[in-house]
Amino acid sequence: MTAAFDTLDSFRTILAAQTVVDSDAIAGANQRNGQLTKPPGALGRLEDLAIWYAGWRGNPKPTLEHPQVVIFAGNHGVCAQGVSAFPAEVTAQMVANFEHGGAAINQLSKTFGAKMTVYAMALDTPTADFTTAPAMTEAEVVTALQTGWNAVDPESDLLVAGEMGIGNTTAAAALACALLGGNAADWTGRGTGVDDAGLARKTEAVAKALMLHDTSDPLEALRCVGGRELAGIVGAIAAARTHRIPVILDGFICTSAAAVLFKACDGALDHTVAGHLSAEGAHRRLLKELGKEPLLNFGLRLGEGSGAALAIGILQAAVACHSGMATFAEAGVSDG
Ligand SMILES: O=C(O)c1ccc[n+]([C@@H]2O[C@H](COP(=O)([O-])O)[C@@H](O)[C@H]2O)c1
Ligand SMILES: Cc1cc2nc[nH]c2cc1C
Repeated sequence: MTAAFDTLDSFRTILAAQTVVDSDAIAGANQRNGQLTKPPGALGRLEDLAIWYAGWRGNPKPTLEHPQVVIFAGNHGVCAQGVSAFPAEVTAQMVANFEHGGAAINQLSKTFGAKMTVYAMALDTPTADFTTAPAMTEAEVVTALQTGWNAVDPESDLLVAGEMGIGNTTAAAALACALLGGNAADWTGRGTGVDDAGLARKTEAVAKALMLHDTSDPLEALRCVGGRELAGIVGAIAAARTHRIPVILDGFICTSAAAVLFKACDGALDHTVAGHLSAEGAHRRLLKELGKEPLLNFGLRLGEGSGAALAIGILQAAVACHSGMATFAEAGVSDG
């Protein structure tokens, strides 16, 4: 669906008019859950997940058959500061790998029956180095938000928004720090595996960015210290909300992007769950700030939507049990 905004202000207007959860579907799903052939609460968090999913789909007995994975890729001017263990050309090389089916996310998408699409976002034009200038102009960040918005298939019934971008853990750390406070060291980690000197350069770059830019407005923070792929994720999560498509969040970079919406509008992440806890140090703190309990903790720190894609299976299982199980009456089982 074509994005109905062309400025940050018109995007703010859309966010303010966000779709709300269907309370009738929640009530119906709760009632059904209480009748299924199991002791009350015996499916634990799977029950909460299924009821949450039913509420956002607007259906007390939903199906989950069309998951979608979208990967946004961007390059970062801040790489000039020596903040990554890998060279910037890896971003484009990995996009080619995604397109040829060779990355982890291709295998995970296939495993869970998800349609996967990749968006290379102006890879030959990295964002500006945000230690000296805003990462993006308003036109650039709006274009990236629109790409994210338009990437969401209204016919899908679950969204995973992943990213690829050498240097983007520095952008994500700066964004998290701008949105949620604390100091640069609280949010800066080793990303793809920088050594101690690299970590010091990263922390310095984040601290410098926060001194330079006015990041008091969340979307301005995204423009000044974010990146195109982070903005793509913001646009996609917002679009999913309008189509009643639940979202599984991925790791540190995805969650940092999601935090823009969290700060921009009350309840803007209510249609999302945290797929996993990344091994990137500050992810735990970030999820805590957003009030999200991760579904999995597998030590992943890959990005590209991988942790969220792995959690598709959990949600599929939750919905299958909720909508497929017999009730006590249907199965002729005596209830307690
Ligand atoms: O998802 C995560 O939590 C995560 C943690 C560390 C690294 N990554 C991935 O690694 C890349 C960024 O790392 P870096 O060191 O270049 O900033 C980027 O492509 C991310 O997808 C992803
Ligand atoms: C090889 C490689 C693959 C990735 N996938 C997501 N981020 C990545 C970073 C690197 C370096």
